[in-house]
Amino acid sequence: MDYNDITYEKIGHVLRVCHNRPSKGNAQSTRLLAELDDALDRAKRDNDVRVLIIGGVGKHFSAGHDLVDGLELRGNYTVEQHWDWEQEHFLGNAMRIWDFPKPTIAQVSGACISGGFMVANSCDLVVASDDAYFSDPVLHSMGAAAVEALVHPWVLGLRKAKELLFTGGRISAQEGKEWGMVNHVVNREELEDFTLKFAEQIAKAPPHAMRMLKRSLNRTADIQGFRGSINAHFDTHTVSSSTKEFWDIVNQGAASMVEGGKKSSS
Ligand SMILES: C/C=C/C(=O)SCCNC(=O)CCNC(=O)[C@H](O)C(C)(C)COP(=O)(O)OP(=O)(O)OC[C@H]1O[C@@H](n2cnc3c(N)ncnc32)[C@H](O)[C@@H]1OP(=O)(O)O
Repeated sequence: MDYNDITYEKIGHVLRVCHNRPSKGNAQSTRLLAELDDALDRAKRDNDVRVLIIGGVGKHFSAGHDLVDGLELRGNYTVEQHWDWEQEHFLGNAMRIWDFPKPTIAQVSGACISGGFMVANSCDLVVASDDAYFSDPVLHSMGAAAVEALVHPWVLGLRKAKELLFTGGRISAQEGKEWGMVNHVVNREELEDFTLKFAEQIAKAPPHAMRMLKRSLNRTADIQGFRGSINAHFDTHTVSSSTKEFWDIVNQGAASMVEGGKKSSS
């Protein structure tokens, strides 16, 4: 597959894949998600790749799902088509990152919103620049019950996740670090170098043992109910994005939802 909406850069044992639609805030088009999936599949089978970094070209990590593309391609979907598509692509994509058999690091700058936040939350580790912020404003801006994969309470704690989602507000990189959601905060200019060095340090570990360790750590979350609660939320989310309340907002158009997202998260 030729990549247009992502970059794919191998640096020794590290693979850096970036959202590459900077003129659209790195919003995740259908094509971008397909390319990201293809890159994950390739990287999974490439024994030279030991650590995966997911970042964003330009100012922002990602503005989330591309609302224009989503409305154009799937605006007239039935509830059944909607559930099937989102289960495979939105939830599926996030879980394929979560289950990726090698360590993953989100390299986050600028805006990391909703679907973008879901990608970062699906990574094992998060390095953020001091200008980064995280938000999931779609309750307010779209009338949807958060994103498809509700990882927030697992990485933030229930209390903070409730505040973030109920208000539609933002978490700064520094606040994310204080809450344990972000591993490191660095200056914007240092973000790429720092993340690469961090990844190179991790890549020194024996790869098979690393794979087993990640498997065990993720299973710890599964035993605590992670996967069951993620799947349950997906169904709830799909109900919330099939209601009259939701469609009344969505029918106002993609541009007003983008504007709504900006207002809710400020
Ligand atoms: C369950 C749902 C999950 C989801 O993920 S829904 C999506 C939720 N996301 C949002 O609500 C994002 C709202 N957007 C913003 O807050 C801002 O935008 C940004 C912080 C991302 C970027 O701000 P700035 O750097 O000032 O640029 P700009 O002029 O606002 O945007 C650049 C271009 O990007 C388009 N864009 C931004 N977000 C999206 C999006 N999510 N889907 C489609 N397009 C988007 C804009 O419209 C514009 O485009 P043009 O230059 O043609 O006017």
